[in-house]
Amino acid sequence: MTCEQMRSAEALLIKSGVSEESLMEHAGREIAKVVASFFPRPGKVVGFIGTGHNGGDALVALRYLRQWGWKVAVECAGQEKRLKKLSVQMRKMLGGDGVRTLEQLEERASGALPGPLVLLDGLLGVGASGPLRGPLLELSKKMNQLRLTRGAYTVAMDLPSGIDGNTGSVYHGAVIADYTVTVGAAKVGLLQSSACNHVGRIALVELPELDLSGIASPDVCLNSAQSLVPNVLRRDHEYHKGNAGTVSIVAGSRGMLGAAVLAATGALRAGAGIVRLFVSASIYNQIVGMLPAEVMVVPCTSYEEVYPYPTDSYVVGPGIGVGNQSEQGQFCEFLKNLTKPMVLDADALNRIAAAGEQELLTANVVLTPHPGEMKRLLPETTGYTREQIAKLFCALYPSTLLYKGSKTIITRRHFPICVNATGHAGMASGGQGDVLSGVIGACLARGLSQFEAARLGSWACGRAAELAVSIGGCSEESVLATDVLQHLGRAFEDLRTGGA
Ligand SMILES: NC(=O)C1=CN([C@@H]2O[C@H](COP(=O)(O)OP(=O)(O)OC[C@H]3O[C@@H](n4cnc5c(N)ncnc54)[C@H](O)[C@@H]3O)[C@@H](O)[C@H]2O)[C@@H](O)CC1
Ligand SMILES: [K+]
Repeated sequence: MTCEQMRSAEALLIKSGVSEESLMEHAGREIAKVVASFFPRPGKVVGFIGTGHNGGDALVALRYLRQWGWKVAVECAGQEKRLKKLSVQMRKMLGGDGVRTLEQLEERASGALPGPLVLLDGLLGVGASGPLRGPLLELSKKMNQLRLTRGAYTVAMDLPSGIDGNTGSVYHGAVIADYTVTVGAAKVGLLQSSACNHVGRIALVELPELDLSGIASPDVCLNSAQSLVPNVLRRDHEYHKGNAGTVSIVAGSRGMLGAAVLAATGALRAGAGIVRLFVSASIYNQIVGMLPAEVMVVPCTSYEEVYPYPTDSYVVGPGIGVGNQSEQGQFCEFLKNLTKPMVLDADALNRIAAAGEQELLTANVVLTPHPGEMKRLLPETTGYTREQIAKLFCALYPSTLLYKGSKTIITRRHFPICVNATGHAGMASGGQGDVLSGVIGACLARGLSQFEAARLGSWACGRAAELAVSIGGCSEESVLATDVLQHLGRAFEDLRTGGA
């Protein structure tokens, strides 16, 4: 959605009798809840306030956060009386008592204040035009500086100030947000790869009664928690492991046993009824002791031995190695005979690319390449954006594409480009893709379509990585694929209970 579309939709809502004040109160309160969910331990929060209603959202959020135990401070771009009327009202409701600048807050505190330092970017929202000017530019620079030098986390209201909400262009001095809490619907500029380094994790706050039906469906959308809820409904009481489905995993080789272990555990942790792992007989003795007891392991000397086992989905590729020409040929023959939904990852993609067998990328397949693997499958894309590469891929092949990156894209032919909301830079480590493959395999096994399984897997793994940091004692540096596995349960629960 564009900024203009959002302004028109909001104007219609207000015309229908909903007050602007109640909208702002709702937006600010829900934003505060998102902040509290990302930072469960209250700390210090500073609102950076521009003259428009974007600042109003931040002022409301500050009021709620203070109620929940946060110490709050305000930095206004100019005199407070120059704020829009509704924002002046919200400033008054926040009150003067106990609200200072960050410096005053820290001067008065005896000893260091506990908890995180969070900055709310309420400088500019959908009313922004052009590059940041005057005091807003100075405040934006101050926020970015605090982020760098004080370990502060920045949460953008609606969009990061200095980012064009329609194009994703980044103006000089734009706010670098760790989280962007967007109101009503994700503005299209937030979903462009150009804005990626400024937008961070995107969370959506819906506005009840906002009617977006008249707006043409976008060709890019957010893989949001709200859109995934139908995929994580509670199980029937009579559920049995046949409903949960069987996942068959072909993974691992000498020196890459861990990939198979992570994929199999990912499938288990995402709810598979049965997980069967097929490995080369030569590594069977080594891998058996590394696997959870719930995984059934089948030692094989040829791919044909996989066929007789009944299954609902396949995960093929983690840690199998690229192999020589003859192995690649046998491997591609094997794939040709698989009829169930499947995830192809890692060396499965490299083998297909090496053998030039891209026609194996059928509608049955979810493929999960990172940019390097994608380049091997689709070499002629130098200078293309990620969105262009994804579109070109879908024009050529009918598979569901999960294109890994700091903003993972999920798409397929005739579907929008769906940009995943969750995750962080700590996921740039070995093993994360293996877990993801297993999780998607489990989602396929219980009957989700390829597109929905890829969306759910991507969201859940990203959220689990966030939880590993926010409640699991990890940092971006220390988070491992194993930590993601440990937090998958809470990630699914978050979806079901309306988490960010
Ligand atoms: N309108 C509504 O019903 C709702 C609005 N909400 C919030 O209000 C925001 C929109 O509020 P506004 O329309 O007041 O717009 P902004 O808060 O984006 O502020 C726009 C004002 O900032 C100044 N400005 C624009 N570009 C600038 C630049 N490059 N450098 C310096 N100053 C600049 C101009 O004076 C302009 O009037 C949304 O993004 C959202 O955060 C939410 O509270 C939900 C409800
Ligand atoms: K903002």
